[in-house]
Amino acid sequence: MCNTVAVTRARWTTETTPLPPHALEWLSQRVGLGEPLPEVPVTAPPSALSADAFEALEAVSAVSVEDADRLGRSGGLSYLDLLRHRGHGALAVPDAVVQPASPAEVLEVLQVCVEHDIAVVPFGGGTSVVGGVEALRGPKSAVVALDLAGLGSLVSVDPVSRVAVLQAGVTGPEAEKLLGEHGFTLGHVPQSFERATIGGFAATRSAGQASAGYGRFEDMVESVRVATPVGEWVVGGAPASAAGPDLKQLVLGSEGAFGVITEVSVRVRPRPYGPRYEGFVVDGWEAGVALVRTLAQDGVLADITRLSDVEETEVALELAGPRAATLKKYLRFRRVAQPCLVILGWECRSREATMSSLSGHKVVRLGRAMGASWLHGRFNGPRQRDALLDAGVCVETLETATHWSRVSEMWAAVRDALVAELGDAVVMCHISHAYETGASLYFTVLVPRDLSDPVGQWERAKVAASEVVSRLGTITHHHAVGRDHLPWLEREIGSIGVGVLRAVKDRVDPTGILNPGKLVQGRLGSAGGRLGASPGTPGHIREY
Ligand SMILES: Cc1cc2nc3c(=O)[nH]c(=O)nc-3n(C[C@H](O)[C@H](O)[C@H](O)COP(=O)(O)OP(=O)(O)OC[C@H]3O[C@@H](n4cnc5c(N)ncnc54)[C@H](O)[C@@H]3O)c2cc1C
Repeated sequence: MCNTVAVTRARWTTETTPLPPHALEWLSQRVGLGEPLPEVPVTAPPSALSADAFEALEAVSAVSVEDADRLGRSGGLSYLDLLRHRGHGALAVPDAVVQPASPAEVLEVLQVCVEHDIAVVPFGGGTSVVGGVEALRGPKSAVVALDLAGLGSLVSVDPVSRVAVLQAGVTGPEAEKLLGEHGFTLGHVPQSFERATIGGFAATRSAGQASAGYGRFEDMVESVRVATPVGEWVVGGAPASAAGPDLKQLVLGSEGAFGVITEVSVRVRPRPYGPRYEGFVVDGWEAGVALVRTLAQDGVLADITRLSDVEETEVALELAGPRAATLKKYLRFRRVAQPCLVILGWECRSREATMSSLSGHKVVRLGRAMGASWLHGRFNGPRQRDALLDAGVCVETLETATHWSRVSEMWAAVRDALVAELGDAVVMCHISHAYETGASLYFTVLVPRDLSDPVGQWERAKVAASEVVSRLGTITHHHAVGRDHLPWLEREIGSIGVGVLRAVKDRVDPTGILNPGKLVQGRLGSAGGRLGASPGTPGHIREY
């Protein structure tokens, strides 16, 4: 049997940070707080896994049909997921949780699932915010969550080449601890770092906060070991290769639809000596965009480069507590009419090069205290979501990327779409990652929850924003496609692109057991179909 793990989907759980009273007061004045949501108890429906299938799975791996285990792997951590775990919206509960302990066991589990016609949802940290781990059964007889937590080792380190092999279930903090013992770092710190896993990073082409210095996750990967229903596939293995198209990139971003990543070989770097983080302010969004573009195009971005718009800066200053008034006074004294906060952090790149390029721009330096404050609170967003939900606030994020020439158009269009749908909402935005040709925009929305229809309130806003985003840039810069972005995928990659994904899927997963309804629908049986086992509460069944 699996052990029940401390995964309660309705809460971030590792560490929940309460909202400071002044933040709550500001929020209630700015948009108002919603009514507390009535608690609706969530129960797991009976498992649809047959006794034969259970026995066959138990013969090769740890397996559990306990309610707590199944509820703990029911969906990811989007706002809608959190609502579902509070009893609002249809919860997809897997029929069983399978927890293999080795790559060989993963292969055996897949064989059993093919034989018994069971859908398999690979489950890493379960931090997906796009429905990537939703337990959709499709036309299969049952659906299992394949929890990779048992693959938690550092397999090898090659200090000469600076390459390490990590198993898929290793979390962000565990990877840093294991590599740190050898004097190395991966340098991959997304905001979901505390819970997300190596396999999840690879499966979603994740981007960490210091991506300008260390690269996106796919830039770090040397090779990937993947279990598929038709056998094991090892892709990559040299620092560079011209042996045809880079098939490694087919696995990276495959979201569990082409196979289960069991091991990832990654480039590592020596741990940074004396990292430094600083805060700056520019006057107005356009000035900030021009500044970040210059740094990117001059090749002197800091490892961490973030530009907040006026609204996000206002919130950051409000949350600074007693220091806020002094800071605002200082910015008025420096004649900054529309403060936009810039956070720069250096871990492996040259600070001097960035600072020299900055000298051509009008910036107000806030110094290392502001940088330290950002570093200290870098994971507060996820930790405070629970407190915001408790306070009756709808809180969600969305992200995209576009070329520099369209950044401001995108910024305005997404804001307008969200405000048109949600009314008087706080819509904050920052540039989270920058490239020579463009940047990613990351939006955070806060609005009082609509008590009569909390799910529909966000679903409609997300559709409105996705329509805009898919017209002006990519549907996702780092959150992946999952189920939520699937309706807009063809618009981005074209019908030939969708056909290519389908052909790969049919080759590696001919019976369509892998992650139905996510990223791609194969020839056979991988349409999203019904939810996992029928939800216990009447009216909670969604058909797709
Ligand atoms: C608060 C918050 C902040 C976030 N911030 C960031 C951010 O800064 N940058 C960023 O990139 N993302 C971010 N995300 C999104 C999410 O954390 C990433 O997509 C992350 O890479 C998912 O890792 P995971 O281990 O949790 O994967 P899961 O959520 O478990 O799975 C994600 C997808 O990958 C598949 N999958 C997982 N493991 C495997 C495997 N071993 N083999 C095959 N398929 C697998 C799943 O089936 C699913 O489709 C954030 C999410 C939250 C909730």
